Amino acid sequence: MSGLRRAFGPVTILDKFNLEVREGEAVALTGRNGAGKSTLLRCLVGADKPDDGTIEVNGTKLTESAVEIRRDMATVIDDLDFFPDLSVVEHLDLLARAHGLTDPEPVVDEILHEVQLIPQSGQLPGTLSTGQQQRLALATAFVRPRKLLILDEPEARLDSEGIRWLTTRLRQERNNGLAIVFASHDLSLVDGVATRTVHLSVIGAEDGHEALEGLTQSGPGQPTDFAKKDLRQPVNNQQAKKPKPSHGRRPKGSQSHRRHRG
Ligand SMILES: Nc1ncnc2c1ncn2[C@@H]1O[C@H](COP(=O)(O)OP(=O)(O)OP(=O)(O)O)[C@@H](O)[C@H]1O
Repeated sequence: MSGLRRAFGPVTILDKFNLEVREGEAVALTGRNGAGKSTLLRCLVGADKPDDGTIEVNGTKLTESAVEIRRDMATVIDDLDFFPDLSVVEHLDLLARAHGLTDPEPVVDEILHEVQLIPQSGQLPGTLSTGQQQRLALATAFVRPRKLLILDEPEARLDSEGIRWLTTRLRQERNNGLAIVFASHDLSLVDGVATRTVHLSVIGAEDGHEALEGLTQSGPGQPTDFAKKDLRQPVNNQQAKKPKPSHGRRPKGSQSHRRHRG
């Protein structure tokens, strides 16, 4: 990401932001609520368009139609959103097949076991608990081929055992050569996974918090990333933030404990 700028009306969230992530690196984005972490990640996955700057993945410029980028990039960033009529196992099967796995069953079964959703594999997503929905969302990233993992607060809604699992899993992914960019408020996850931490901060905030600019890094010999934000201006409500999904929220009660696959 180079020279990235994103503003909402008069409010500049990111300015002159540079970040380079290599294979085997895990970059944690930290910072207070509203610092711009999700905005950055949404730009990175193409869900939002920066006002200025460029984003390249493996030398290919990011555009909505960049198939080769979407093929390599596994993401869990927005509010959970699933097909309401597909069971847990059908979701994972479908995703794996859509990404070219000809025999997804062993991979899907393994990840179902890992995220402890075997008993729920025949249920519809809307009947899962919120933590189980998060486990399903994370599983969707791990059943498909990937070179880059983009995760926004992947620890959200997980119990402490789930966070420990996630920490181990992401560390493995990193050690397997993946590049990871994730936003998190969980220090144990950041400490356990990140090779580098980019702290996004708000310049001149009026709420008395310490005003920081730019970057706090962990990990030796890393290039300097820089984020500059100014939120002293009036709030802009013109654009709705992260619209809620219109589906995938079935009331509980229609659950089946039978796996849909034979
Ligand atoms: N579509 C939008 N329209 C107007 N303002 C927006 C929009 N999207 C984000 N913002 C604003 O941009 C700022 C950064 O939001 P963002 O969601 O990126 O923060 P964050 O660091 O991810 O916060 P959190 O830790 O709470 O998840 C916030 O002040 C938010 O209100």
